Amino acid sequence: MIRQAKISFVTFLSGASVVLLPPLMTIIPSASFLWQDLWHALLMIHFLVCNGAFSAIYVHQKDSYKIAVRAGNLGFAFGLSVLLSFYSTWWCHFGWYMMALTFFHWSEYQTTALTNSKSLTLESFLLDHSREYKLAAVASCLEFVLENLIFPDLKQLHWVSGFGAVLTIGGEILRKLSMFTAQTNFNHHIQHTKQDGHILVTRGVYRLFRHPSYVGWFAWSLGTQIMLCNPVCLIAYTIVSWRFFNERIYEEEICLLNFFGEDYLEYQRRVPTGIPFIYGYQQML
Ligand SMILES: C[S@@+](CC[C@H](N)C(=O)[O-])C[C@H]1O[C@@H](n2cnc3c(N)ncnc32)[C@H](O)[C@@H]1O
Repeated sequence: MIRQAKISFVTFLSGASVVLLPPLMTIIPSASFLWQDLWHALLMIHFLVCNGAFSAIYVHQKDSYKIAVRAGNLGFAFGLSVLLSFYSTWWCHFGWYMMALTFFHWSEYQTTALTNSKSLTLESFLLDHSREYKLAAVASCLEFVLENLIFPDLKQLHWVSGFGAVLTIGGEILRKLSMFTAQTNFNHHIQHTKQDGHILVTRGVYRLFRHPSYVGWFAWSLGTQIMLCNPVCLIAYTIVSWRFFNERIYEEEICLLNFFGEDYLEYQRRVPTGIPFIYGYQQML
């Protein structure tokens, strides 16, 4: 495993365990006298590792510190979200949402580190995705909070949230399966020139859809809004994500046709894009 993958893995785990271990320790009666001291020790280690000492130890490797801060704090937020979903009735589904969000961003980095380390940068966390993406996240939190105040019963439709959770988890799995299948051929940025060793991937999940990672992300983003029982954001996310993927797939397929010619045309004939009513770039013959 490469160094960045190890740092991101250890610090995410440390962030999550610092929050989750204390309540877990109280479940084991014989361990309860120990938990406070252990928790304090863990808390200190976590903040040293993620937010301070890393920079001193790796003073010549500033990127290690930056990875640790991001992964560690995502882990910390993930742990808090798990607690929220277990301990709160009214905020339970918001806890699920935060779990999905923090895990998604951490796992994008971790999977890129494991499958295509050459393309790995801090951007691989996708935390600075775009202004629209951040606005969408803020809007979904606002809608949840407002509706929780005005129509609290709407947020207690457990079967709707359960369906959203299944969609979110399914989308996440499909996206990561795509990254593991495509390996170095997968890149967070559309490639406009063909790199050495770039081959056309048509196996595994690419047998089902031409754009499985986008199908996964699309399902994930709609799943999060269903999970939150957010009707307004669900409609807005469907329209905005559909338009985003429609444009992106069109642009990506022009490049893929340039790279792989007849092989890609034949692939297009056999396999659908995977997102309803998106057909990609259709070359006129
Ligand atoms: C973010 S990845 C998305 C891949 C694919 N659209 C998907 O949804 O799984 C974008 C990069 O993948 C590459 N790519 C897309 N489909 C590919 C395929 N079937 N085989 C190899 N590379 C592909 C493109 O060249 C682009 O640079």
